[in-house]
Amino acid sequence: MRIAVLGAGLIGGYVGGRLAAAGADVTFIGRPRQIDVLRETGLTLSDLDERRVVIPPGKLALATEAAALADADMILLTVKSPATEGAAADIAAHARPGTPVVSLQNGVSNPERLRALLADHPVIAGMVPFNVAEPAPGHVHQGTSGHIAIEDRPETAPLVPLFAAAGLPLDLHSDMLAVAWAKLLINLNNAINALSGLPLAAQLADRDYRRCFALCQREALKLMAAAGIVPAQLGPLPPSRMPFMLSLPDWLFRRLSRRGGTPKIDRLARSSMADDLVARRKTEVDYINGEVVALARRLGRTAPVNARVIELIRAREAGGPAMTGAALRAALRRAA
Ligand SMILES: NC(=O)C1=CN([C@@H]2O[C@H](COP(=O)(O)OP(=O)(O)OC[C@H]3O[C@@H](n4cnc5c(N)ncnc54)[C@H](OP(=O)(O)O)[C@@H]3O)[C@@H](O)[C@H]2O)C=CC1
Ligand SMILES: CC(C)(CO)C(=O)C(=O)O
Repeated sequence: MRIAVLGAGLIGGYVGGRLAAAGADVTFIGRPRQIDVLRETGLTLSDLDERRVVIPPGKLALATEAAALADADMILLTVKSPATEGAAADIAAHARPGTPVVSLQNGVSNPERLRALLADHPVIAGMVPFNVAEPAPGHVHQGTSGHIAIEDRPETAPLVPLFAAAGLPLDLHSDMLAVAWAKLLINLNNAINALSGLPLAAQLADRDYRRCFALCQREALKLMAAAGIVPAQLGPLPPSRMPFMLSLPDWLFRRLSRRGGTPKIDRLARSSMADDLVARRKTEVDYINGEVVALARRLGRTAPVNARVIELIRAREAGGPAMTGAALRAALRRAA
């Protein structure tokens, strides 16, 4: 099976790289600036267990043109949410009709947006739970753990042995929307992390930032309950208990985290939204916190905390400074 990774960034590089390192036929399609680096340095993959694999440039199939999609039997889509429409246009123009497209993106709307644009392709929802950092150009590092989730459909069956061979734990789910909403609850920290300017481990060690995260989650959980959305349980805690855990004093949070209440986090890891700010790209905030605001609107309600987070991210996108936990918490409490 020929796999095309469309969007050879962090997730595309890591997931595609692990598959390629295990012998899968993977072509990486990306921007010239990404592909040039891979052509020069090859792809280095590492993880929290100190596994390290280097795929030399000569062993990587690389392309900067979407025309390379024509050879694919399966497309793994790993672009950020604002780039979904552009990627869909590339797929519609170049991929063979019927080629399945697996969205490995955050947010709850990408599969639906893709389905509206790609009538000739099965669109399959996926979710990557772990963080990928880039310690150096051409080096992607898995900085947290977890099982990738993919919709359980006949088209996904060929991926199961490939992910197993790559050592990437894969769970097949029948209700990916529940998984996507559960991941969105976790991704509500992406903006808090981006506003903090800190790595995830340092930011989550600070109770003020955790309480900001909890404020965003509580607002989202209330609206989801009102809309009848039941998020899946992805970790050791049911989603409804997460705001309580996050609000605990530092010493108790640390103790419970050590007992497995939260995943291990590499000291380098930061949220993908923080990466976007550093790279001066438009963030995915509209597809994460924006979904909470949109849900509120559909219910005839408001989501002032998540709406305020969006405003603060806009200010950061425009070059504004990072915020301390105390300042951010004060801003969100004023909005609530
Ligand atoms: N990074 C992480 O730790 C995690 C990320 N995710 C999610 O995974 C998805 C991908 O994130 P991530 O890997 O971090 O993103 P990256 O920005 O690292 O990678 C995406 C790459 O795709 C490129 N791209 C966009 N459109 C096209 C196109 N039409 N053709 C070719 N290349 C294209 C982008 O270029 P350009 O910048 O020019 O658009 C960018 O280089 C997001 O939805 C994110 O939220 C999920 C879990 C963890
Ligand atoms: C893994 C996690 C939750 C945090 O890094 C993420 O999804 C992201 O950064 O977008």
